Amino acid sequence: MKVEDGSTLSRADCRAKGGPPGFKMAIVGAAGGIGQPLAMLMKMNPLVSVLHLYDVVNAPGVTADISHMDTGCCGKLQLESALTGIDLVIILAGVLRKPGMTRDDLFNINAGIVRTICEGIAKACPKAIVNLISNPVNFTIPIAAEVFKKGDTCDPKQLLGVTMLDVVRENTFVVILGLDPREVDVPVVGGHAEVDVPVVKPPCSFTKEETEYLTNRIQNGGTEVVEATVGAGSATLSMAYTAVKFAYACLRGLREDAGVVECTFVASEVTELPFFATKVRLGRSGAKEIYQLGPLNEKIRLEKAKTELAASIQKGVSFIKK
Ligand SMILES: NC(=O)c1ccc[n+]([C@@H]2O[C@H](COP(=O)([O-])OP(=O)(O)OC[C@H]3O[C@@H](n4cnc5c(N)ncnc54)[C@H](O)[C@@H]3O)[C@@H](O)[C@H]2O)c1
Ligand SMILES: O=C(O)C[C@H](O)C(=O)O
Repeated sequence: MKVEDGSTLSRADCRAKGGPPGFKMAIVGAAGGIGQPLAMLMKMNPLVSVLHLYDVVNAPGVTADISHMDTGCCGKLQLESALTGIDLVIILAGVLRKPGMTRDDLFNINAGIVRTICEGIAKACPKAIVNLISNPVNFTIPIAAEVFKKGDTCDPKQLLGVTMLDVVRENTFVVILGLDPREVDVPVVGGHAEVDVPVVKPPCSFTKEETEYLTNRIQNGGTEVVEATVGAGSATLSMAYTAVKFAYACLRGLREDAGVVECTFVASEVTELPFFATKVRLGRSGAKEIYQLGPLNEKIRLEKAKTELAASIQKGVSFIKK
C-alpha cells in the first residue's frame, strides 16, 4: 500500500484512518530457514499492522523482498529500533542442529544470543509477548526469564516457550493411529522434545503400543527431520507453520478473544518446577490461566521428564547468575 510521497502506509496508519486494527510484531532471526517463510506468512495476517524483521545477516534483503507484497510492513536494522513499541516478538535467532548433535549442543552459542535479544526486549518493549523458539527451548526459557527478572519490568507469563510443534506432530501421528485429532484431547506436557509427554485425556484412551508409538514419534520428530535433511537444516517449514499458528493464537489473546487455549512452556506452579509446558489460556499479557495436569496416564514418564527438565532449567538459570 503506498501513500503519495511513496512511503509505505502500514496497517497501523490504516487503523487511524478507520481501517482494520492490528498489532506490531517483530521477528528476530528473520532471515533464517524458519524466519523467511514465517515473515511471509505473518505479513499476510490481518491482525498484524506492522512487521519488523531483524537478523545479523540479510535482513535488508528479506525486508525488501517481502515489502513488495501488497500488505503493510517495514524492516528495522538495529535490534532496539526493531523492538520499540512491539506487541509480539518471535525469537528464532541462533544456530540449529546437524545430524549427530543434540539440542543441548546448541546451548553454548544460543544461550548468549538469547540473552542479548532479551536484554533488548527488556529495554525496548518490556510489555511484549515473547514467543521463544530458539533451541534448546528447555534451557533458553529460563535464561530469558532471568534476564527479564533483572529488568524487573516484564510479567513472567509474557514469556512463552514454543513447544507447539510437539502438539502439531501429535495431531499428525494420531491420524496415523486411525483417530481424528478433533475428537481426542492429548495435551503434550513437560517441555520440548525428549521431555515432552503426550497425556491422553478421558474418555479417549490408547493401548500401551499406541502410547509408545506416539511418544517415540513426538520425542524423536525433530531428529527424524535433522537426519532426513542430511545436515541442511532442522524442522523448518513445519516450524514456520507452527510458529504462525502459535503467533495467531497470541494475537487473538492480545485482542482478548475468549477461549484461546494452547500448550506452551511457561512459568508455572502446576508442578514443583518453575517452568512447565501445559495447556494455557492466552490473554492480553500472555498466559492468563495455566491449566492443571488433571488425571494422568503417564506418571512414570512424567517423573523422568521432570528430572531432566529440572537440570535444563538449572543450567539456564546458572548461565545468567554466574
Ligand atoms: N522450538 C522448536 O520446536 C524448534 C523447531 C525448529 C527449530 N527450532 C530452533 O529455531 C532456531 C532457528 O532455526 P532455523 O532453522 O531458522 O535456523 P537458521 O540457521 O536457518 O536461522 C537462524 C537465523 O538466526 C540468525 N541469527 C544468529 N544470531 C543472531 C543474533 N544475534 N541476532 C539476530 N539473528 C541472529 C542467523 O543469521 C539466521 O538467519 C534454531 O535454534 C532451531 O534449533 C526450534
Ligand atoms: O530438532 C531440532 O533440532 C529442531 C526442533 O527442536 C524440532 O523438534 O524439530
